[in-house]
Amino acid sequence: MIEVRGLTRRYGDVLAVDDLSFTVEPGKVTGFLGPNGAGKSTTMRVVLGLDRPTSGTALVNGRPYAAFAEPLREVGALLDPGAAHPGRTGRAHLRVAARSNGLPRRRVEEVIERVGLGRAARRRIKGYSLGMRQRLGIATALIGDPAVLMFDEPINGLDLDGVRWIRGLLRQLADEGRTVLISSHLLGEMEQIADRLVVIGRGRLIADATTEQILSGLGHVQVRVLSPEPDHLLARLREHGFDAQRVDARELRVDGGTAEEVGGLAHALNVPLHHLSEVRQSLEDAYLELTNSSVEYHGREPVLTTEEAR
Ligand SMILES: Nc1ncnc2c1ncn2[C@@H]1O[C@H](COP(=O)(O)OP(=O)(O)OP(=O)(O)O)[C@@H](O)[C@H]1O
Repeated sequence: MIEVRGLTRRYGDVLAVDDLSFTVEPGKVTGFLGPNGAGKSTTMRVVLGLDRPTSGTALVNGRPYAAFAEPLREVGALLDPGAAHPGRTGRAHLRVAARSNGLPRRRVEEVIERVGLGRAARRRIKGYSLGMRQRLGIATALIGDPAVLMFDEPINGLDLDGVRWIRGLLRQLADEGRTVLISSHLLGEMEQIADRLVVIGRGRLIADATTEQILSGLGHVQVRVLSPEPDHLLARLREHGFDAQRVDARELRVDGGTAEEVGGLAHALNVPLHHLSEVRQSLEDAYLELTNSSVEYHGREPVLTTEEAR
């Protein structure tokens, strides 16, 4: 389990993380979602003891990271896949990690097998593709068989096969009862992988709930209407309290109503319609709107909280 409580990290004038609290539970894949610069990496670095909080705490299995004598047995992390020594082979890199954490050598072969590094383990890391580097980084994270895993943008730059592979692996790791936290700035990626989402913007919590709850709460329905008399219809819709906008010569978009209501009004007014449908705002657009306007949430309760989600 990972528990972040009232975490704040300031760099000079930049408030990278602002009074952030959330819990990552075992047995699930939790997506840590937010646009670039939202504070995800900073939060992960603090959890891993690589950065110090200005205030607040971050605990792994109830203890600060610094309290672990052999941390790779407690928490495995992929932060920067480029961090491995380029002149070493993948296997040598894993042997160093195993030795420095008092782990048996057989773990090296087990994780090479698990991440499908195969024959590439014999090659020098400088010749690795990004996908291979990601696999090696994940193998390093898994070497101590830790109960907690944190991967920063693990999907970045992977091809479709790589994405499918990561998705399957994360699911297995969660099914084994591990705590799995993965960060991303793309909702579309997380939608298919994460059971829960912790969404942040400008260092603050925006939402913390199941992926399903967040997706169903995002993106509102609009009514699309085409009519040869758009101005007349627009004026009447507004008179009846609908939030209607003209989109082009014949098209209107209406918020705050159903197709049935808009169609009924047009019929009562005798305004001809050439098209009538309900369209949902794209989730990615809704997510961007939510996170970009997150400054508006300062000082307020997050949209969804863990309590509501339960
Ligand atoms: N060492 C540092 N010194 C100064 N500012 C920093 C430092 N690290 C992060 N920041 C700033 O803190 C804010 C949060 O950055 P962070 O990297 O945590 O965001 P992120 O959500 O991980 O973004 P990305 O998806 O781009 O990695 C940004 O404004 C960033 O410029």
